[in-house]
Amino acid sequence: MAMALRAASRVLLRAGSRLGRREAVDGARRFANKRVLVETEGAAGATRIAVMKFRNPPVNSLSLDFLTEFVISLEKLENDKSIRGVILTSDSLKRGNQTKVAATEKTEEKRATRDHGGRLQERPGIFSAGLDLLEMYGRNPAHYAEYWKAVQELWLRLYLSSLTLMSAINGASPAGGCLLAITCDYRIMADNPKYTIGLNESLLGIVAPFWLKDNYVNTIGHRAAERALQLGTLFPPAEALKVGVVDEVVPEDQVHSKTLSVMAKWLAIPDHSRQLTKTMMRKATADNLIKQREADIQNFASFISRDSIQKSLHMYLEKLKHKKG
Ligand SMILES: CCCCC/C=C\C/C=C\C/C=C/C(=O)SCCNC(=O)CCNC(=O)[C@H](O)C(C)(C)COP(=O)(O)OP(=O)(O)OC[C@H]1O[C@@H](n2cnc3c(N)ncnc32)[C@H](O)[C@@H]1OP(=O)(O)O
Repeated sequence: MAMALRAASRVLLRAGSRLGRREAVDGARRFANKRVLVETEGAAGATRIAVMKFRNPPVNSLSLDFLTEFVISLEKLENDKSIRGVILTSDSLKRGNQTKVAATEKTEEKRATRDHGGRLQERPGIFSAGLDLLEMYGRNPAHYAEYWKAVQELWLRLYLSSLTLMSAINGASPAGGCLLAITCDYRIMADNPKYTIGLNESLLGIVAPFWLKDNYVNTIGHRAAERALQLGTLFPPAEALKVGVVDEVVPEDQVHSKTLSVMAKWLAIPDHSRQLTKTMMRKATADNLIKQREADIQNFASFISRDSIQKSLHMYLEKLKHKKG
């Protein structure tokens, strides 16, 4: 009987759910899509925290597939009443034995860094490289519209989430990477001067959408946002802290533990009062997009389709490809 139960539970653990794999690991629970790994911490029946780890090699760009999996994972956590807090972070770790595959090889798989076994690897030190430039370059207007709808959806879900969201920023976080962070209730960044965060769209020849601009203004204030958006400033940790893009900067090896301890303080606040306060602070900004979502999609599709914008993106992609170091 015991053997049969063990066998049955092995089968259940192996069986893929509609959302992805679910496994039991050291008392913690986890589920995983291909690009987002979710681990929950805390005893059954008690308040639990989930850690959402991005693993979309090579640079955690927000591809359409990644956005879809992210929203599915978040929805699943929103529906789990035992989860009250979620930490967003990158699964990218410093790993040895990596080989960067030649830049002349074009496919997504080949662009990624691989280990000696040929497995795809994240490049280390990247929270998220932002929107996937290849979703915005050389495609058709219908694709741009579909992509932008998914970007809006992710932003709305995060910005209005009833969960306490924190980002543990363990790497570079430009543009859409910064978007993920500034939707959170609290941001903790690793103290590594190689990591920068900010909305650098103007450097690519594109413009942050009004709702992302509003989110930035709500985070760092109007004057600082006006300057940073025009200049496309990417702030290293100390400056990010000074301007308020992040709330704390801590040594790299303490980012996770510090985020957990701050989360514990936030979770000591009654949910209903914290959630109502969050909604009061954020609803008007989100409603502004909700009431003109379709127009925003059409604006994006026609803006990004312009020859001049495609040319700017092409030049930026080439610059990335040929950069040194
Ligand atoms: C008026 C109407 C307005 C409507 C709205 C209009 C426009 C939309 C606006 C914006 C919102 C948000 C936009 C964005 O998020 S745009 C993306 C911005 N991101 C960046 O600028 C980051 C670019 N990347 C980097 O700086 C670096 O790659 C890195 C993240 C710091 C990592 O550096 P590292 O040296 O470790 O890696 P590589 O540079 O060699 O990169 C590896 C590999 O990945 C490719 N890559 C990098 N970033 C992206 C990306 N965002 N999307 C797709 N691909 C990316 C890079 O080209 C390399 O490829 P290779 O083939 O050379 O291996």
